Amino acid sequence: MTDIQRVGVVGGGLMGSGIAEVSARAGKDVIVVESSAAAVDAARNRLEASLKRAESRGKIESADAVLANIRVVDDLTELADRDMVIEAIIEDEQAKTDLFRRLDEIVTSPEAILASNTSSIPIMKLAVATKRPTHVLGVHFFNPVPVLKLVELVPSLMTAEATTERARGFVQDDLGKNAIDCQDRAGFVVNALLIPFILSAIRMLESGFATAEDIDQGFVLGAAHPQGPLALADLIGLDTTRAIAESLYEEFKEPLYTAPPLLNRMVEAGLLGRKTGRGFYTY
Ligand SMILES: CC(=O)CC(=O)SCCNC(=O)CCNC(=O)[C@H](O)C(C)(C)COP(=O)(O)OP(=O)(O)OC[C@H]1O[C@@H](n2cnc3c(N)ncnc32)[C@H](O)[C@@H]1OP(=O)(O)O
Repeated sequence: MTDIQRVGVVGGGLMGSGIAEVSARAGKDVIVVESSAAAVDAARNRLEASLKRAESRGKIESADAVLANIRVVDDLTELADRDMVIEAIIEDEQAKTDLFRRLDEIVTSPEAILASNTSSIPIMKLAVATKRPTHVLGVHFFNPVPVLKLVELVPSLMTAEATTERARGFVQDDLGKNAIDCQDRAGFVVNALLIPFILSAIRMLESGFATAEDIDQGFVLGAAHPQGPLALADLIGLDTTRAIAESLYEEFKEPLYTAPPLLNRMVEAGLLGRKTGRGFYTY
């Protein structure tokens, strides 16, 4: 067990609620911050549903006992006493840098770690928004967080080695995940490979080369992936998929990272995948 006991999570969406859940299941005292009363209710419902499911599958003894470790609030200043805060808001650089500036003012302990679950925004941009760049790093989880074992640890050029090692202890010893070390480059390891793969699948569909079902089945049965690239895009969210592609393109200016028109049109139409009930498939 590390000395990180009081955990804050900003954003109670798909990723934030998952991070809050695994932290609470590890016995941490967790506060989740959302931006409005409606979003607080939605985050609480998401957490309850996921924990009840874990209880019914025998993965935890009591959902209520885990829920007792989590408070969902709409006031960022409640994070003042946290040992570690993990940001999991939308993939928007301005929103994230503004948040890190505020967290730096709010979180009182100089030893507290400010982490980001960003998939693709350079950690350095968040670090320099604070007066504690040595205590800022990327801690990137994978969806669904309770299921997937990986966390990417992303120190910036300014992160202290002690910060990275404390974060490694938190994800490995406390949460039971496996950490891999990544350079502070857009996409880190997994998304730098995964996003061009998904974009290629969308281009293949767009060109009429094969159907969505056949593309996905190709990968499930032909390469033993748990799901195909288009079903996976629906799981990640098509807006998030596009936002990561844009960050990768911004960083490397490689055509393979450009969003295909079909992805743009689907995002504009609000067809964002599982979370809106329709993406490449209907849910
Ligand atoms: C974009 C980024 O920055 C980073 C990312 O997150 S990239 C996305 C990475 N994610 C992936 O690649 C996901 C790949 N897909 C999968 O692993 C699987 O298809 C899946 C786990 C999503 C679903 O698996 P499945 O076998 O089709 O469904 P299902 O049988 O319902 O679930 C399998 C297990 O996972 C659990 N599970 C599935 N979804 C879950 C969720 N949302 N929360 C908690 N547990 C979940 C189930 O309870 C089940 O557990 P048991 O077998 O122990 O009972």
